Amino acid sequence: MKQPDYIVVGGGSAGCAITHRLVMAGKQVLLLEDGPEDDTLYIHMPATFVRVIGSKRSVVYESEPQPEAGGRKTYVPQGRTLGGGSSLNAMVYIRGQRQDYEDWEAQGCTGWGWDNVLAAFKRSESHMRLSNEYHGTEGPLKVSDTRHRHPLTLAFIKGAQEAGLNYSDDFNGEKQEGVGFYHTTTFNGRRGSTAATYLAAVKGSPKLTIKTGCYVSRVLFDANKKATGVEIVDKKSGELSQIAVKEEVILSAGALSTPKILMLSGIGPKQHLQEHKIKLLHDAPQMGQNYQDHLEVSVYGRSKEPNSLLGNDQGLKALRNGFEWVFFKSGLLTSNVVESGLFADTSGCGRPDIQFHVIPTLMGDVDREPVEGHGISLNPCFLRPKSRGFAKLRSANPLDSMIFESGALKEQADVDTLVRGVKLARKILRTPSMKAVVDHELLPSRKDEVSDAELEKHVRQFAKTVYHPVGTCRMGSDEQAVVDPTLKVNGVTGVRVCDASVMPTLVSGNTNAPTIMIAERCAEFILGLEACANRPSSQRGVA
Ligand SMILES: Cc1cc2nc3c(=O)[nH]c(=O)nc-3n(C[C@H](O)[C@H](O)[C@H](O)COP(=O)(O)OP(=O)(O)OC[C@H]3O[C@@H](n4cnc5c(N)ncnc54)[C@H](O)[C@@H]3O)c2cc1C
Repeated sequence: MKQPDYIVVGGGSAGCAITHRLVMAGKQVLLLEDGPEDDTLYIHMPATFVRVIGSKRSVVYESEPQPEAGGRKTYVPQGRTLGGGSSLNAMVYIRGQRQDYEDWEAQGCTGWGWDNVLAAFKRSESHMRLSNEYHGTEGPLKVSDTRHRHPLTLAFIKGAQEAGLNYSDDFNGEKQEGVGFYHTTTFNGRRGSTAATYLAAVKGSPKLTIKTGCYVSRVLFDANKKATGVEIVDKKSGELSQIAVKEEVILSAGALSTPKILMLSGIGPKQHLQEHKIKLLHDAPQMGQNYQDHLEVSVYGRSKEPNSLLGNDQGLKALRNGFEWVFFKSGLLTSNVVESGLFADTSGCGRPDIQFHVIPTLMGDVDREPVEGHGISLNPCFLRPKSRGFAKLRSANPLDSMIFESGALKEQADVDTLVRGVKLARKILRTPSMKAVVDHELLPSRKDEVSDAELEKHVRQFAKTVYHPVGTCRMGSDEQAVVDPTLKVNGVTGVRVCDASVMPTLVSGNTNAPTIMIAERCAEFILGLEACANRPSSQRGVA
């Protein structure tokens, strides 16, 4: 293997995207991924991603008990395979609100305002149907309508309109507010992860080497604090090895792993690193801090007919679904499960503060079996949490898990937002279109009148992650920021962070498309804008 110009650590949503741009520009790239290949059908058939969660292609981060979440531990599953989160997420394609990025810019992320990020979103996108000022058609990331529409989903879409929401054909257009079907990162009835799109387009190039099953423990530096390569640890034997780099190391290991690698490399809070006898390279007090996540809580309705997703993976139904997918790329297995949702302004602040993920089945969690029988889950989620958590080292051993405080529901404002979301969900459950298919509400209560205190209890007992951890390597222009607005790690040279951890605040929506946008911006900073133009993969490596 030739010495790479760039080493990309983590082949997830951002890692595959930045790798694509670098290889297309003629750079020699080594992509190192901890997990295995994405070679299971459960990834590529959109509806079966739940089977990947908890398998060897995922990692479940476990927090300390969180007092404000009823003393529960919170569990945050993440991808651990080529494509990372984009290989096991629900494929919902959302960018957030214009104001999110204007806020980033105002917080010191110079050059990250709406106009800059919109150009990068459009460059990344290949929308199957829309071509306008908001949508691109030539990017590597394929965005499509859902091929399957479940009857319970359709009832929800109508019920939400009866509850006063407008129907929206595009949550990523002029206005986010409304109810509608999500656009999805799928193509031809298959999942369009960044591995199946960005990475697939450059696989086989002599400019690219991909190593899976490869766990990076540290970035290595010379006496001038310039990155010289990375250290790998063999998980079975503990044996260490090193790989040298010419230009830069790009960390794309995700918000719960990138800060760990940096702290083990000597970049982190001084006292914390001293505690673990790690040689200090740069005092970065905010490393691992500022953790944020979207939380949602379910409102469950019992369906009148046994028509939810339950049982579709068994017996004859499973055979029929599999047959339809294999031969026609149609039917239930093409569904992203979370086919529909809504964005609503429940506080009157002028911007949606609640999103719904609607699932036509009764949903459980990593540590909780679903409620028995058939039904629908309406899941309101807050968009701009005030609560913050952190992750820090448990020890200097790279194979030890981090100490993780998710900060779930620490701020009352977050609980209040979820309570308003639950009220909206209960209102929708009682509309004529929903009543036609739903017999009664199961949880939080069958009663029509319920006190706020009871709803708050439900929120604290059941709120769970929407799998959007961000913020642990905050970008900004101030001295405390972990990375600068070109994603370079402060205090050293030759290392950038290119993943969800750089977001200073969560965007108002799902995080996959925004993370891929961050990778597009990273490519711009390294290569210049012109070299990032979309070209057919036959032109890969032609700078
Ligand atoms: C179950 C689930 C459902 C979701 N649903 C949606 C959705 O519908 N829509 C949406 O927009 N977003 C969704 N998300 C969130 C979205 O997928 C993530 O925000 C996004 O994937 C984050 O990308 P990333 O590049 O920051 O990290 P990741 O994609 O997590 O990539 C990090 C990669 O680095 C690897 N890695 C970690 N540590 C090391 C190491 N030390 N050495 C080598 N490799 C390492 C990991 O194995 C992983 O492959 C979901 C996420 C999950 C988990």
